[in-house]
Amino acid sequence: MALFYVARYAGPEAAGAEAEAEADGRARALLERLQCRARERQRQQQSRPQEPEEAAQTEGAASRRRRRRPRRCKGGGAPGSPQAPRSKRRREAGEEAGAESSEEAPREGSVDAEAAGPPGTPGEQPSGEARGPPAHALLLGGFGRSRAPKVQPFLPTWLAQPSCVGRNVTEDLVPIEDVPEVHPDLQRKLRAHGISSYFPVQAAVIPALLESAAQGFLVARGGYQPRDLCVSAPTGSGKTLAFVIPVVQALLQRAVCQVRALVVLPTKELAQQVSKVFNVYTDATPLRVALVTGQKSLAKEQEGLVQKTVDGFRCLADIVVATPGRLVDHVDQTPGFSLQHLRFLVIDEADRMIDSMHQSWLPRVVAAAFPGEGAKDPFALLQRRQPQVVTAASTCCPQMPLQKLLFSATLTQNPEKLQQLGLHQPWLFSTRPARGGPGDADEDADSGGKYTFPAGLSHHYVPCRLRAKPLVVLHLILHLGFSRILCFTNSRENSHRLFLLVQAFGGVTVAEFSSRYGPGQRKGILKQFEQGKIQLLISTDATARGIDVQGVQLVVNYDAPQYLRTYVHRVGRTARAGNTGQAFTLLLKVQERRFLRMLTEAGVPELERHDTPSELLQPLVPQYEEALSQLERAVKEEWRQKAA
Ligand SMILES: Nc1ncnc2c1ncn2[C@@H]1O[C@H](COP(=O)(O)OP(=O)(O)OP(=O)(O)O)[C@@H](O)[C@H]1O
Repeated sequence: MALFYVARYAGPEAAGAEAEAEADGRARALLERLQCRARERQRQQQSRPQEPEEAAQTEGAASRRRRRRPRRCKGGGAPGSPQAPRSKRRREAGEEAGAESSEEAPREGSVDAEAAGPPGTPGEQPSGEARGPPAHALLLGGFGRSRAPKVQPFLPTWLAQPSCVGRNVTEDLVPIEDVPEVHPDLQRKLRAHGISSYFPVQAAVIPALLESAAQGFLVARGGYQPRDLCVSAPTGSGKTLAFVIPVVQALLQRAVCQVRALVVLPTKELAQQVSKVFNVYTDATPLRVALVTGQKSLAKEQEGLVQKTVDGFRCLADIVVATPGRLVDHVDQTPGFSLQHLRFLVIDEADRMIDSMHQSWLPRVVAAAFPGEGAKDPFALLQRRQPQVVTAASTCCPQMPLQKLLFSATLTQNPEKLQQLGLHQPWLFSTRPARGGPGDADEDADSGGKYTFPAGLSHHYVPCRLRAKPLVVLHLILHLGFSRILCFTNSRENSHRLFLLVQAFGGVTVAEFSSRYGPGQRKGILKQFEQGKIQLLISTDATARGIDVQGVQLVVNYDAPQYLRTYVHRVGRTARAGNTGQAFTLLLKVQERRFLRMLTEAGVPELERHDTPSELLQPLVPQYEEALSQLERAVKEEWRQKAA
């Protein structure tokens, strides 16, 4: 029963419309099942006269139940209480289930009436009779059809009031020379790669990180551990360089090669991309970068990480870029692979990495970084301890901290999720403005939405029927005439079929990207797309996050994304680094309302409707029908080969 509404912050992700609809549907199904069962039982009892013995047994069981059950309400009459007549209890069972959905109107005799009922003796009133509230009773109401109030997140101050970062990468630029903390060699490298100014997120994060690493590999003066950093900035806003530059600079002063920076990313392709950036900025320095993703055999990767010597092992990598699964393999199986000198743990695409926490890769990494803490000699010269309260004793020995750095375009605001990372005095940099403080009344109104999008990105949607989707995509591609287009579907099967169809239609150089292909093939496909040899890449969400291909002008969502975060990352493959780009989403009639609401909540500034009248599609139809029959033949042939 919904006498009390327990407000619990389930996180911004859970507040989505899909969660609402799902919960509603589940509650309805449950209610129907309960009502059906109750009717069935009633029918059985009516048709079967009770034997006196059986009746006594039932009564005995009922009285036992009564004795066991704690008395909930003085005077009885509470819904579901043993004192209430049996038929009434059955009715209430259904009502309670209905009330779970909290947005349903109370039915007759439901919680409103029960709550208003007089605290009289049980069974005083016939079950079907309506009871009016006595004049002295306090009537608890407001459980009508009104929606449950939106639970406002109660955020810790560091989440509610972040350090603000400019969101426009074309306007809030900071010239390289205005950040003198960056090493001159690195400044030269930046210029050599065409970078003359820092993007806002870089201008904010680089100095902060360099300052926290100013004491070398030991903790800052006074024994204070550096704060962990969380960075939330739009796609394509240069988050990679925001950690690459300070990490490389901090490690430049190292004397002995040890794994001091570990970057963890969700996919092989992303890890490869980030290791490339590290290679650029560590080039001509003694620092070594190792890529650990499972693309090579374990033994081959081990050769790049450690070398056996006469007196043990020698580390061969200062910076390790890894996917979580393979990283754990090396922690477990590579002799001599040590994280005891780890200074920086970078978690890129942090919200996605939090989702993969069930693999418990983080506790394994932390355990490897702080081995045998309890058994350590308290007077050892250099200590490694997890952050703790600063005392005179804890500051007497130099400490080597482990600083966590989180980056994402859709960093979660859910403190429960972030808690899993064990952050130490976290410091958030965000393009979302600070809120009025914990419990701010109008969360989305002042910030414009959940996420920020690149300024140069324009959003469109195309209403269409299911059958017409491929034709509409072909029309868009041919009509808009862009030379680099990324098209997303929701499954690899859809990607494959659309690829075969577009290929059969002709006129476009097309490729597909999904788990149908091995890592080597996928790498080749991305390279061709980057080189402009492929005009249209049809992909699953494997390329939705982080992938940085220059010059993508158009993103098409052939299948509408189910989640807001997916949309943010997919469309973020265009309009990167201050460029412009367009995103088109094909929507079926049934998807329109929910999708538009989702984007409004997301803070999409303007969403343009783009109609494709049949006169525009008509000229493509003969060629399209020919392509369809070719697709049919190709699919049959594939089935035949699979069956053979
Ligand atoms: N200061 C800069 N000036 C010009 N270009 C830059 C600058 N910083 C980064 N870039 C370029 O911007 C592009 C996007 O950068 P990056 O991949 O780091 O974005 P991101 O914020 O990590 O995006 P995502 O959230 O999608 O992963 C890259 O091609 C990068 O080379």
